[in-house]
Amino acid sequence: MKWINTQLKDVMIFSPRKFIDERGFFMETLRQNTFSDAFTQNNLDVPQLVQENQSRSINNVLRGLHFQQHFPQGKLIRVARGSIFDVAVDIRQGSTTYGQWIGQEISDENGYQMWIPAGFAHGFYVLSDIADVIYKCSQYYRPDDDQTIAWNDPVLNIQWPLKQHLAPLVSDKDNPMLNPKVISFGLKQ
Ligand SMILES: Cc1cn([C@H]2C[C@H](O)[C@@H](COP(=O)(O)OP(=O)(O)O[C@H]3O[C@@H](C)C(=O)[C@@H](O)[C@H]3O)O2)c(=O)[nH]c1=O
Repeated sequence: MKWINTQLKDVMIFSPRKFIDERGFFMETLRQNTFSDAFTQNNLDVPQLVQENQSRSINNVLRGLHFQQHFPQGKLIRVARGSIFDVAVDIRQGSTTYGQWIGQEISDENGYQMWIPAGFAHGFYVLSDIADVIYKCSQYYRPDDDQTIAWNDPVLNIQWPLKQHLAPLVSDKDNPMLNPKVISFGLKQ
């Protein structure tokens, strides 16, 4: 399992080694020692992962951008089936990369895992017909603390690789036109 830092402070990408043979493939998807090394070498506390989630989405689905305000969750994202454009947005006041975003294609082919640090907003857009996304979190889900920033916020200006002429499929909760609680990042500053 290798890992690299990205241009966004504290966001890392883990890359497991894939062993392919006539049966299929094998890979380790979590090794505590490598995972811990990535954090200690960056002078960060090693997070404890307390919850694992899986979602299945169809093509053109966009989930996000989500964060928990008082109990922020770090998230280790991977894709067991299909392909997504995964986005992390640094919304940590005072961070040197505050207001910046990073997008990374993560798929069952490349096996990448993206570490979304606590304090970031997270979302993804589904590129394949089906995407099974599995992610471990460093805090429990708290529905009362869960918030959404508009996926199409003009200040963030995230370059989602959307299909031409197609609006993405978003939940009513994430839809800025339907849910007045969806936050505008520009106003949040
Ligand atoms: C996230 C979550 C949802 N749920 C429930 C609440 C709701 O009834 C149903 C669907 O929830 P949502 O619509 O919020 O699911 P979803 O839009 O997939 O939410 C997820 O989006 C991605 C981008 C993230 O970063 C995740 O942390 C999470 O916020 O599942 C849980 O029970 N536990 C959880 O941890």
